[in-house]
Amino acid sequence: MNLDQLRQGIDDVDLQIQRLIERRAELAQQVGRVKKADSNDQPVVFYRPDREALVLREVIDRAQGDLPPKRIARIFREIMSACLALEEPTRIAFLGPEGTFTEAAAQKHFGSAGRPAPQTTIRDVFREVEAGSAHYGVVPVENSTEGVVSHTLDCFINSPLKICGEVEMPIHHNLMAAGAIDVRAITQVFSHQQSLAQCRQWLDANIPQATRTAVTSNAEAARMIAEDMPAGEVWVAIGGDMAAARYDLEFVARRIEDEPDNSTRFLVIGSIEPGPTGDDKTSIIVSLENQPGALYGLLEPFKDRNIDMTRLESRPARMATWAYVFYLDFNGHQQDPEVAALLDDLREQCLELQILGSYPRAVL
Ligand SMILES: O=C(O)C(=O)C[C@]1(C(=O)O)C=C[C@@H](O)C=C1
Repeated sequence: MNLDQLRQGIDDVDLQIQRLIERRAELAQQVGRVKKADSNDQPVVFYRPDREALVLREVIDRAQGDLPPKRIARIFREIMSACLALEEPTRIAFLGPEGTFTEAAAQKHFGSAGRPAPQTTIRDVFREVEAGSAHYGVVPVENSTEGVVSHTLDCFINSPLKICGEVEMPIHHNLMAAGAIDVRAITQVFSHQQSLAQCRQWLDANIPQATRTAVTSNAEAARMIAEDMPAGEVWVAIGGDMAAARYDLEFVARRIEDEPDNSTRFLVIGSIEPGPTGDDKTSIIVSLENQPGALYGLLEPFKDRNIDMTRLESRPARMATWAYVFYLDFNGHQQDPEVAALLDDLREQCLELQILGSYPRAVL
């Protein structure tokens, strides 16, 4: 076939794809109407992370041809995002400002049809969702190099919100400047404290002369470079691609993180509790008495029931009675019989047990 014929073939396929997407959108709108009709005057839950995870896993499972399965799944991610927006425009609070990795995580999880609502602090993200001003929130929880974001875990204690999803993001840092610069002339480097830590060795080796200053976010660092740099100074920022694009900065060096597999895990928070999908995680916070064998008693039921713990984090106790507070992630959904039995075992071992949520394992 020649070029014109091949392009005619593409036009024909595009027409079919478009009509099918439009048909899918109509069906989603009908789903939205059924949800409203079935709601018995309760708030209608349009967003269904469990169903979305199943749809995306199905796409990945049946992928064939040369397109990587996750790439097709991302296209479907966008289609579902547009469909959900027809049912209800969804407002998503995230740790801002615009251009942070958290915004990129929110977009990866909800697609681009979600309405972003940047917040100044992690606590503000919780508040915004608790108050109902945003439907869902996205907050960082752990980084593979720097460990846990303890502030996020602390926000869950005393919050009625649940975890309803997780997002895994590979994190690549760039050194960014407001134009072409001489690396030897750099005087200051700005970024979020975690990003400075994740690039420590690179900074030591390449710009040891530059003063490192931690600011509230990578995006704020990028903004300072673009807008606040005084004459005679050469400032640079560390941040992701979104921050560079947002403030129109140039890359001085790319991928400067010390660990090439640097990644961050984010949590999606909201008031809903997704049903089981067959591949879920559960997160809990427990407090233990300060007595010998308490931690062993917490771990034993996991071994007995053969349930994989994926994270165990200890937090300083806030109240005298809470001698130890632990944050745990493990495989399975609280409605799975084995997990329900595990939770019963744990309740006997702990002073308090708070279920933060069961949610589908990240797909993309
Ligand atoms: O199945 C539903 O409940 C829908 O609303 C449809 C749909 C989709 O487009 O597939 C859209 C939004 C939901 O978050 C999940 C799935």
